[in-house]
Amino acid sequence: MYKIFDTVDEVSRYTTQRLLDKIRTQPTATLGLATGSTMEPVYAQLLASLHNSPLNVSKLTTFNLDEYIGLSADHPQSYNYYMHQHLFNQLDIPEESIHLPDGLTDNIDSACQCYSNAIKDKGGLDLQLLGIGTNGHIGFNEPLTSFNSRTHVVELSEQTRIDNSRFFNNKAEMPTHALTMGILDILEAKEIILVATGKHKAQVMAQLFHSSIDESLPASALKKHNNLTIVLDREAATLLPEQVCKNAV
Ligand SMILES: O=P(O)(O)OC[C@H]1O[C@](O)(CO)[C@@H](O)[C@@H]1O
Repeated sequence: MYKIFDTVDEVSRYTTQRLLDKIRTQPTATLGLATGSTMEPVYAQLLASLHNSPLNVSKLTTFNLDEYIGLSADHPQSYNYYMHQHLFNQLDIPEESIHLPDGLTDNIDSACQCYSNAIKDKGGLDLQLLGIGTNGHIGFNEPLTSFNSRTHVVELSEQTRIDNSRFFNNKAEMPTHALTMGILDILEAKEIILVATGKHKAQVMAQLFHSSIDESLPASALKKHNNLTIVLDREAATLLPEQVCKNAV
């Protein structure tokens, strides 16, 4: 299902509403969370809504999608730091219920296995929030990642390094590798919300719409899912067929 809104603000309000509905109806839910600039207004809106109408979030569990290898949790560009800055520092979720891959682990294989197993032990993800890379990555699952993948190490693609180097002083400072939840971990979520905003996402959203289910476009795996909502602003939806846009308001 597509939901298309005029502005980023409306996208964030809708996405927040979905998150609040989940928390309200299932206070012990396990949430899969994403980072990136797309999620910043979503988390800001979520905090504002919870400030105005508090809900008990203390029984939630969260798993983040990914983390750069080599960055410590207190590195300003680590996703651990991002999540605490944009969300967790202002939410009453116990630290032990918050999970992110550890970018400094010295036993990567076992850390990856433990991460996917920890998600399974919680009964799977009740709701997974996703952004999308301009190359179609979800989490950091780059093109040609197996759709059967569990949490694993990835070498970041040239496109992702170009896209995300804006967060670093220069491209050389940006890590070359990351840990990411696998595509199968994501697909096992009971509900998935993919959010994309801005003109720079229009091309990949059109590709996703027209693509068959193919590992060259990681996000196309989502077409196998039976509870997927794609939430876009007008700019990200520019290249979609008019009929899709008409039906998505
Ligand atoms: O929202 P952005 O910054 O465009 O990033 C898109 C996606 O790619 C990532 O950078 C990698 O997972 C995510 O943080 C994000 O969901």
